[in-house]
Amino acid sequence: MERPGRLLLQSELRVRNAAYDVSLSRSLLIWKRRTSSPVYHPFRPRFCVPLFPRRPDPGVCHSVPVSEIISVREEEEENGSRQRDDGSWKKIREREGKDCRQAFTVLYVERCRQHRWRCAEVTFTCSDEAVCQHWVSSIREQLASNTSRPKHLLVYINPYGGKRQGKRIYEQKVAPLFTQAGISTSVIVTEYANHARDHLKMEAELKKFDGVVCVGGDGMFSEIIHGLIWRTQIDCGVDPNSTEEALSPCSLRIGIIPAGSTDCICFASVGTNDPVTSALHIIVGDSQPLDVCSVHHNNMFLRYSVSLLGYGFYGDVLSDSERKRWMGPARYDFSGLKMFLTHHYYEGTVSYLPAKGIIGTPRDATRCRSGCVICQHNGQLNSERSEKYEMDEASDSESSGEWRTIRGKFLAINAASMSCACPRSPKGLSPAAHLADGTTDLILVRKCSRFNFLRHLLRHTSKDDQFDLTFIEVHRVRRFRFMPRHCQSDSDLELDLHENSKRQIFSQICKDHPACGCAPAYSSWNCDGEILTHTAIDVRVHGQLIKLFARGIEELPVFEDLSNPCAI
Ligand SMILES: CCCCCCCCCCCCC/C=C/[C@@H](O)[C@H](COP(=O)(O)O)NC(=O)CCCCC
Ligand SMILES: Nc1ncnc2c1ncn2[C@@H]1O[C@H](COP(=O)(O)OP(=O)(O)O)[C@@H](O)[C@H]1O
Ligand SMILES: [Ca+2]
Repeated sequence: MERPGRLLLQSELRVRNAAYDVSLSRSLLIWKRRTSSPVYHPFRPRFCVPLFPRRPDPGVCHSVPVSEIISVREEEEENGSRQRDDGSWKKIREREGKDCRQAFTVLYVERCRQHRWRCAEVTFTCSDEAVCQHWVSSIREQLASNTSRPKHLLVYINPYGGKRQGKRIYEQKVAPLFTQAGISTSVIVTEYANHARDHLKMEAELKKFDGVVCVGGDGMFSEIIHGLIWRTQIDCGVDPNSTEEALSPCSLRIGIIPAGSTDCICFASVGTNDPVTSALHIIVGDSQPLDVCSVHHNNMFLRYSVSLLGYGFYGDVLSDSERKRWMGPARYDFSGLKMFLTHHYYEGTVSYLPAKGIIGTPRDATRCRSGCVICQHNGQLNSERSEKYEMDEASDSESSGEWRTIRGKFLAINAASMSCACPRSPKGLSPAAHLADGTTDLILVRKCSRFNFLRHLLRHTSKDDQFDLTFIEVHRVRRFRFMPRHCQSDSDLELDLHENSKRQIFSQICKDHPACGCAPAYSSWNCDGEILTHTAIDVRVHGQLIKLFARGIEELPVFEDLSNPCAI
């Protein structure tokens, strides 16, 4: 908790007819109820008024960081009933000689359960109009001096994401908050898939905006990053398709108003998929860097990914679920169960470049949280590394011996660049993964029995470690490649010719008869909810390439007496 700095303003004001000492500094707004008869304690100095000062009474003393004030508005209060400030009302009351007080209302962020934020308000009244106006203008000045808050936003709404509530969620829950906070918006309701991506790439006048907001799910967010990253590279003279060039980071921040089916990016970066919470993070101007993976096939750019790149189980779930979009978010549960029962495995070779010199491993107990020191440390390391990028790329070559290779049969190959926490799995696919450390966690689930795979899946929803199983391995990597067995070199294939020809025949038959247990040759990649057209891929992590209007998941508050200005 911040300590109050030099006071800008201090007055005695009233809140619901009780007298409060109210003070404003650059960092805090504090209102503290005046106590008429302080409790005397012979062994405590006088400033320790409460006998049990462990927790200040919330009814007596409040403090709000100025950075979390949403807005302030003038009101008038007459005989207890409040009115919005409006000149005509004021004149009438003056003529009639009624008891007329000036009032102003401060709207601010209040934390609720499970990382949710709400917009709370408090109305202060005073009899002196000049004092009241001084308060309003001082608070407005403080808000205006905060340059990280967005003033103009470009908003894209996917009306068909999730339960098709995107438009309603934006209009009813988000737009009124933006208006209160004085944010102007240009809103585009998308008319077709990739509308937002193409508009960002080719048309949007990005200079006019302080950020881009998407209302939808992970697929909609994916459209936004594809448009924005591509546009940034073109503006900076970088070839967006290059496998080797260092990409330029995007300066515009992206806000996500969750209205999709999984909402994993929002959940993993804010801690909840609540539209009001996300809107408030946008208003206060939060900033959270995010890693982005580029995916190439034979030196041809395919897509970017920020959350899950999954082959096998998650690829199959996605392919199957796309045909069931009419079911809404429940399609994933249906296809998830179906693919679990189908139990297909896939053969191939995974090679990866372990992340060197970083802090942290995928089996850590520490979690990526707001102000994460691991992301800061590893982010710094990555930016130093990209400065001497050319040299580094040379040492990344297979001949340097840094690459490791694993051949095998896999039920799933997942790369989680963030925890991938979502309502289905609150701790995520890789609970210790970091939002902005420049790495991705490569999780290999080898062929095992259905029972063992179920044990692994169930651990996504329990406290048990989902990697503590003999058929799972997990590596924190900067780059990896996958080659399905049937794309391997001729000499590799010759070795398996006999087995291969047998499987080709069976895979034809078994496409329609999955219950026979014979696996098809290929799965597909689930890339943040989009199906990739190629299976052999080369994936590279670009540390902190984009920024979100978020601050990472906040730790649950630990009450500290001395750090709370109200307790002093
Ligand atoms: C027997 C109980 C098993 C429960 C295990 C559940 C584990 C779920 C982990 C889900 C990780 C999701 C990572 C994010 C993926 C999204 O990018 C993608 C697209 O989202 P959207 O655009 O919002 O539709 N979602 C999925 O691929 C859904 C996977 C669900 C698998 C059951
Ligand atoms: N107007 C539209 N009509 C059809 N598809 C759209 C439209 N706008 C966006 N999309 C596409 O819808 C897909 C799913 O969107 P998303 O918002 O992620 O919802 P969900 O989480 O339910 O998958 C994305 O691939 C996106 O490209
Ligand atoms: Ca990461």
